[in-house]
Amino acid sequence: MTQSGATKAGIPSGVRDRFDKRGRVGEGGPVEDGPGRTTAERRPRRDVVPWDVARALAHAVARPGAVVRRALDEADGCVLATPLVSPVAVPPVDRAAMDGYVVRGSGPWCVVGQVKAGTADPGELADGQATGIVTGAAVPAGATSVVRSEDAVVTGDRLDGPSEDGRHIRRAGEECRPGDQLLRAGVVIDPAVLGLAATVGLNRLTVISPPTVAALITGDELVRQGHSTPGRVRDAIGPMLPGLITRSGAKPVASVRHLPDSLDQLLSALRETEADLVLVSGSSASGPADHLRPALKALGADLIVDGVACRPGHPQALAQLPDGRLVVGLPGNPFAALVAFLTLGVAAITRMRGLPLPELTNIAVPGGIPCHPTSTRLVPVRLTAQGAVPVGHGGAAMLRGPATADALAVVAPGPAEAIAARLLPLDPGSRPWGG
Ligand SMILES: Nc1nc2c(c(=O)[nH]1)N[C@H]1C(S)=C(S)[C@@H](COP(=O)(O)OP(=O)(O)OC[C@H]3O[C@@H](n4cnc5c(N)ncnc54)[C@H](O)[C@@H]3O)O[C@H]1N2
Ligand code: MOO
Repeated sequence: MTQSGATKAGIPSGVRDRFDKRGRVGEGGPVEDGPGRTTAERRPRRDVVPWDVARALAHAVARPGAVVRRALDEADGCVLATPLVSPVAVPPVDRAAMDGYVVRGSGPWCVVGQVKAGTADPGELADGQATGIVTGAAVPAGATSVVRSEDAVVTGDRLDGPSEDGRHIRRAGEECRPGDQLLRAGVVIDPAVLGLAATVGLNRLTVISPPTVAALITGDELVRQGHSTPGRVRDAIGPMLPGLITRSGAKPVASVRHLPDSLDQLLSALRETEADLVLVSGSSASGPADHLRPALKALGADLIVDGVACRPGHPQALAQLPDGRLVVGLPGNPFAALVAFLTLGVAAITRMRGLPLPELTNIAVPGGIPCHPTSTRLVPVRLTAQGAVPVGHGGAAMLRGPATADALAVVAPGPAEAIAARLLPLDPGSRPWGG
């Protein structure tokens, strides 16, 4: 499946030019690699972009999914494509808000019967009459209030109790009237929205079809069971991705697929994987087993992001295949892979869901965090009343830091220490990512 309306290099006009003129930070240039030789002779220069530009590019190149009608039980997490308008009044008739007696006028009253929850026509009360009623039942015509059962004093057919005009009666249309707009287009559907849609009698909603995401994990050294040993590394990225994909509002297709370090196998997998976005881990650097960029070149992909000025996660990449599918390269170091998913993956998915890229909230860093001179740092932090505090264990190969943290502090490049940062949620489903 491909995203609707995606085109090759579908970056809105001006976005790429704007970034080319001001955004590139020029990492990956010639590096001394022995006497008289530089890596630039063997390795093409990477046009690394700043972290914010990478997010903006991923959001800009992605295309919102098709507008579809979805049954309520399949719409949770989707985004409304049209406003939610109530076709009916809620409640449709005046209803009792308490169990007790519905009365007309002031007491005492004469009890003349009982209205049940399912009574379609409760009739009419004359002045001075009352009838038993349950919460939610339609009140008889002429009713002025409900006396709660705990306040009612009943002697034979005589009822005494407090009453006040309108008390404990939910009036017809008090929640909404026919034609009222209840929610705007662009709202993320959550359980309360589903309940509201059912309340107003809807069975289906008009939504933006959420993107499908597939994951390819590469690495000859990876094992899926047991622990790491010399020459063997336990896959830590595969177990993270399904939850990240689901939490970001996308739909995982099939299970995570493991591939050896083989250009041919990566090429076949990229050709045959039917998903709007394909994640590829462990092939993003420039070693002999890192086949992502050669594979993308062979497939005629447009390399939109070729490295990001951030730590960890700088070899991450974003490309668009000629059929419109997007590919995100996740670096093999597990925390770097997580950062890349939260950077490029979530930004692309957010647009595919039909949502704007949210602003990240600012937070104080009371103890300071050392800046990187040219790269944005993503630092696992705990949130306290005073601000963000690093939890440690934030190296590219470690997940102990992010697993303990509440969020990542986004520390802008700079010469010294940051005393403020922005917050990137580790759970891409939580606000502000949730929309
Ligand atoms: N010459 C350069 N070398 C490297 C660069 C670079 O820019 N130039 N970048 C370094 C950084 S930073 C990272 S991150 C890695 C990214 O490398 P790859 O994406 O090609 O991944 P690998 O080389 O296969 O693996 C790196 C590291 O991570 C371990 N790994 C891989 N997959 C998994 C997994 N699913 N679960 C757990 N661990 C995994 C792998 O065993 C390696 O230890 O490149 C640097 N090198
Ligand atoms: O940037 Mo790598 O992605 O640090 O480990």
